[in-house]
Amino acid sequence: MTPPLAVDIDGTLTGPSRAIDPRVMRVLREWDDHVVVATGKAFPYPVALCEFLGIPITVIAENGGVVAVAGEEIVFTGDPDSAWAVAEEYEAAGYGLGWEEPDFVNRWRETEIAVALDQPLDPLERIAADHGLEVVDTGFAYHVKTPDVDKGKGLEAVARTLDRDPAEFVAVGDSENDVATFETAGRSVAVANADDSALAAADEVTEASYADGFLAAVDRIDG
Ligand SMILES: O=C(O)COP(=O)(O)O
Ligand SMILES: [Mg+2]
Repeated sequence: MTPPLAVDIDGTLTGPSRAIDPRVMRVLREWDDHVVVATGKAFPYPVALCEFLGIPITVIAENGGVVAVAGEEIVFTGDPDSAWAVAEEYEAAGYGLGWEEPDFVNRWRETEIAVALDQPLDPLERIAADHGLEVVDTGFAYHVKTPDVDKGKGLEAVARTLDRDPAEFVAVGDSENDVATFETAGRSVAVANADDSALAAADEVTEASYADGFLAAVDRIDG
């Protein structure tokens, strides 16, 4: 029987450049149970992915800050005011968020902010801590977020809404921000390019990387 799936985007459905591998589209479209897109990306991105796939909108965005299941109230957690205060203080200290203008990485964020990996981490962590926030490194960006918000709590909220047990889900991901999903889902698979924390938290690791790893994971899960 096919289990419900919780899947990360960057590094899992994509290659290193963040372009989605077209082969994953069909897999997600044809999945026989719920597909939860669980990402650190800003809210509109996973919504658009579901929309263009033609699957129900079931998303955990912004590392758990936003949870949306079509037809239900959208849940916003996290502390956007503090996140933006961190951004302002970081910029006032002479640093930048590191994205080209217009900044489509943060423009539609509701609950946290993301900083480019080529920006200095130490002052960002220091300023975030002063505001009671933490920095998570996804391998694609530093995310300044509320510590008790994560994709795992997002998965609990989605499962509750769908009247399913989180333990029924299989999670596939690649980085630190997927560890909470891995701990919440009943089964977890990291793709080979995953960072050390995701590799350590996963029940299984694929030999292949990026979308090849996701396709291999799906073969194991659904095969
Ligand atoms: O864009 C990021 O920083 C991370 O996104 P992901 O959670 O889908 O990998
Ligand atoms: Mg990822």
